[in-house]
Amino acid sequence: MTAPIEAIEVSLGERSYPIWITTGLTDSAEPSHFAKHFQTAVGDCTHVVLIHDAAVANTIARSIEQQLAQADIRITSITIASGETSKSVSQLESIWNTMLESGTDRRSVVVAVGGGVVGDLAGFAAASFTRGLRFVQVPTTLLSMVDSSVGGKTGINLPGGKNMVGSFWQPQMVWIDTQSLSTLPDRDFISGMAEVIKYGVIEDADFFTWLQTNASRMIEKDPETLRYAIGKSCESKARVVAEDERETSGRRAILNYGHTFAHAIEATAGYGVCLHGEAVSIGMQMAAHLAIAMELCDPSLLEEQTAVLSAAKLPLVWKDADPERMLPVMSHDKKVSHGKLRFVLPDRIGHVAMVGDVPTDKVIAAIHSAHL
Ligand SMILES: O=C(O)C(=O)C[C@@H](O)[C@H](O)[C@H](O)COP(=O)(O)O
Repeated sequence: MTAPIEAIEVSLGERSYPIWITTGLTDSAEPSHFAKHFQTAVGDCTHVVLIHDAAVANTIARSIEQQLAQADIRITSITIASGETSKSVSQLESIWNTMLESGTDRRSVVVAVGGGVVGDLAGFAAASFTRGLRFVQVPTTLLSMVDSSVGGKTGINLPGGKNMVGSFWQPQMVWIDTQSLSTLPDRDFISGMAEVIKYGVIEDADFFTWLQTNASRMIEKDPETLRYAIGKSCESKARVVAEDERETSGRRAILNYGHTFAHAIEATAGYGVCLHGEAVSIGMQMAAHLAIAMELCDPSLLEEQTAVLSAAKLPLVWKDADPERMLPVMSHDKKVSHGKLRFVLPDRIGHVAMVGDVPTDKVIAAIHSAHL
């Protein structure tokens, strides 16, 4: 049976690109579907810098390397240790040096194979080396498939702030093969569910209704169910990014729902202790508590969100949540405007608003809600 493949377009004028979603097509070498779509997307290419997570070195990264080599493309392969601590200045410097030593030039293409850490890091290496190389994303975790590989946010962390250095740099193509999820550890898979559920809360009420029935089933990883949920998530992200590519009008900031709290949890816990999606789940709960305290929404919203996050087995509480440590980190949030924090808060399922002038005591109470 022929493996299915579907395309979603990210419409950004001359920077538009396709997201291909399939199951099992990357391994089928005859004909090489990946190489064919790659060449259509990037045009002429004789050298690829293949930056991949160590966890996929012997699986999808190897398949891609073989297929590109068969197409007479020279490969420089760079392996990145799994985990958030790799999104660092020192790791980026090491990539730049390898690029220099391997004769990477402006016609080279960077291909990122891995989760959000590898995609963000490789994307920023592509954006910065010789002031910009073409770039292809091959996300291999649920979180990177539904979120970080789409939309062009690239970057690294500083010890005091997540994603503090980076750039907007769109890929030429995103290639999603759900086969990679079959070997993804459950904890990482579940972490990705937070970003899937986020789309239902922020802008797609019908998808939220679908998740109310299907969130718990996704862990079974039925390929058709996965492709549907990943497709809906990517459509949602592509819609928002097309409206506000560089987060200038404020529309794109809705994708940051739960993230003001989440980034502070990740930084204060120590990167990698709480996975990004786990922190987003807890951060969404804090944001919903805050929205209720600000009388923006009915408490039933929190109940519905709690039910779907719980069905996906996501954490809802963080016992170490400490306002005294989190508030200074939150002051570096990229949504801060004229020194004031702004939050993305829901007013109903499927709709959020950007809210400034939030009293600090209400923010502290929202952080404390994570102890309940
Ligand atoms: O793509 C976006 O825009 C998002 O905000 C999506 C987030 O889920 C993602 O974690 C993003 O990297 C956070 O961006 P940041 O600007 O808050 O660092």
